Amino acid sequence: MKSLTAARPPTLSLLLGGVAVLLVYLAASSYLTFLLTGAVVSIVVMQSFGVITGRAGVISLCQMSFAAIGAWTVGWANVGDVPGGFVVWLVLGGLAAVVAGLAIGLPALRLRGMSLAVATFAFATSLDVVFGAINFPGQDEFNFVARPEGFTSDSEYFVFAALVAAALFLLLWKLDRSRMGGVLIEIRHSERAAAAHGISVARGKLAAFALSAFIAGVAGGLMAGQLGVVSATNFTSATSVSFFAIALFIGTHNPEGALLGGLLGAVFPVLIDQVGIPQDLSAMFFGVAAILILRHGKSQTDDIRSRHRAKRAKRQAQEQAKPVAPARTEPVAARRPGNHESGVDTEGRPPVLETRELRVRFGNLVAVDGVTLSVPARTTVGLVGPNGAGKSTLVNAVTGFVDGYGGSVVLGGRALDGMPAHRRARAGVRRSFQQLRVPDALNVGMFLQVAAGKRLPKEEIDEQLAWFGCPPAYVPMEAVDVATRRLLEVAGLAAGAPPVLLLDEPAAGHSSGETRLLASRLAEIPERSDTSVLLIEHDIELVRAVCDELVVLDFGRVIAQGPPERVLREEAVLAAYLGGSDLNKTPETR
Ligand SMILES: Nc1ncnc2c1ncn2[C@@H]1O[C@H](COP(=O)(O)OP(=O)(O)OP(=O)(O)O)[C@@H](O)[C@H]1O
Repeated sequence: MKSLTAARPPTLSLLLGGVAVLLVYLAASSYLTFLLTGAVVSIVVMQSFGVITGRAGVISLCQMSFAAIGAWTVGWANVGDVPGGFVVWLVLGGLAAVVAGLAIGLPALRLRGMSLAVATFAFATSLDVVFGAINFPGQDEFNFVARPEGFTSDSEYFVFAALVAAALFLLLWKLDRSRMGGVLIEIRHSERAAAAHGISVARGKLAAFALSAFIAGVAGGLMAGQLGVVSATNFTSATSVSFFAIALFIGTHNPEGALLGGLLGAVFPVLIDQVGIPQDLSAMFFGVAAILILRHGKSQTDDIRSRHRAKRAKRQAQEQAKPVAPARTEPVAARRPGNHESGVDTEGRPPVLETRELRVRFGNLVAVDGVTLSVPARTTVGLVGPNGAGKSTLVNAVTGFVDGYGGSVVLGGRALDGMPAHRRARAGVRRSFQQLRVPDALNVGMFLQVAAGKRLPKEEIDEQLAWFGCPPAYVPMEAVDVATRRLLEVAGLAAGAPPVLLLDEPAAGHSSGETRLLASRLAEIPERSDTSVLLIEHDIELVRAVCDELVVLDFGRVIAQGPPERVLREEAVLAAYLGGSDLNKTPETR
C-alpha cells in the first residue's frame, strides 16, 4: 500500500530529463545550447517562485534581485579568486541572497497582498538603482567568470546547469514530502489553522523567504557562469514581475510547472521576436495570463493535476472503508462515576485547563462575561448554549485568537495570557475551527502530521487513520468529503495527544451515522490520547453521549454547570434553548 513515507523518488522523470540533456549536449547547435542554458537558469528562478509564492502563498516581486545578489557574489569571488572554485562561489551566492531574503522577509512579515507586493517591488527597484550605479565585479574589465572544471565549453556548462536544476528539483521533492512542506502549504491555506496547529507563521514565511532567496541566488550565479560577465540589465525588477506572472499562471510549485515556466520565460520572447513582435511585449502576454489565472483561482498545472486526481478519487473513494458505527453510544458520564463538579478528576488530579473570570468585549458587546470553568484531566466537557452565547469567542480567547481579554487562561497551573496562538498550541491547547480549514493540496497522511503538530511514525499514522475510519495516508485531500475532513481534523489533533483539545462543532454537516461514529471515537479520546476535550456542539444527543460534564453559556455567562443529565433538566437551560424546548427527549420522541 502506498503511504506518505513510502513515496519513491521520481526516477522516470529524472531519467527522461537526463536523456533530453544528453540530446542537447550531443546534437544542439551553439545558439540552441545558449538559449536552453538560459532556459535552465529561468527554471531555477521559477523553482524559487515555487517556494515563496507557490508553496507559502507569499507574494514576492524581487526574486531577480536575489538572483542579482547571487551573480554579484560569484563575480566578486571570481575577481578575488576565492578558493573552492565555481561550485563554492555558487553556494556563496545563494547564501548571500539568503541574507537579503531574511532582510526583506523580516519587515515584510506583517504585510500581505498588495502591501507585500509593493514592499518587495520597492526592494527590487531600489536594487535596480544600486546595481546600475556600482556595476558588477569584473564588468568593467571584462573579467569572465571561470566555469567549473570539466564544464568549460557551452555544451558542458549546459549539462552543469541542468545538474544543478535537477539537484534542486530533488531537494524540493523532498521538501514536499516533509512536515515542513505541509507546514508551508497550511500557511498558504490558512494562517489561523497553521497557528492553531502550533506552527509559527512568521518562522514558516521566513524559512520560505530564505530558501527561495537561496535558489534565486544560485540562479543568478548560474547566469554569471553562462554569460561570463553580467550587468544590472540582466536582473531588472521588470523581469521579476513578468516571471512572477508566469509563476502564477503555470504554478511553479509543481515540478512540471517550474520546467514549463522556465522554458516559457526564456524561449517565448525569442519566438515572438521571430514573428516580428518586440521581445519586451512578452511581459504583457504573461501579465494577461496571470490576470486570467487570478480570476480562475487555479494555476494551469494545479488545474490539470486536480482533474487527474478527480478521476482517481472515484477509485480511491471505494477504499475509504469506514468502521461500522455503533447503534447507540452509551453516555460517558454514566460509565465514569466521579465528582465532575470540583474540577478534580476521579484520580484526584488538578484541572488541565481553567478560565478564570474570562471576559471578551467587542465594542459595547460583552461576548464572554466573566466565565470561570475548568476542564479536569481525561475528561470531556461540553460547552453548549444558544447561537451567539459566546462559545466560539471563549474558545478563541483560550487559544489566543482574540486581540485582548480580561481574566486569565491557565493550562496545567501555568497562565497563558499574552501568549500568541501558535505558542499556546505548542504548550498543549489544540483546537479545531467551526469553518473547515483543511488544505486541498495535501494528502491525508501529510495533513494528519500537520494537525498533530509533530512528526509521526508511519505505523502510527496508518493506525490512527484506520481507527477513525479515515482514508489511507496517500489519498489526496481533494478526494475526501467534508464529513471525513472534519473527522480527519479530529484524528490529527488527537494524534498529537495534547493535554487539551477544543473542538468547535466537529459534527457540523454530519449525517446521523457519521455523528454516531464521531461520538464513539470522541468518547474514547481522553483515555486513548490522555487528553481532555472541551466540546462545543449543538447536537445534544452527541453531547449527552460524549460529555462527562456540561457548561451552559447564555449571553456570555455561565448559567449552568455539572453532569449532563442534571444540567439539561435545569429551568434556566430549558429557557435559554428556544424558550423552553425539551432537551431531554430523543429525536424519536420529540
Ligand atoms: N469579531 C467579532 N466582532 C464583533 N462581534 C463578534 C465577533 N465575534 C463574535 N461576535 C459576537 O459575539 C457574540 C458571541 O458570538 P460567538 O460566535 O462566540 O457565539 P457562539 O455561541 O459561538 O454562537 P454559534 O453557536 O452560533 O457559533 C455574538 O453576538 C457575535 O455576534
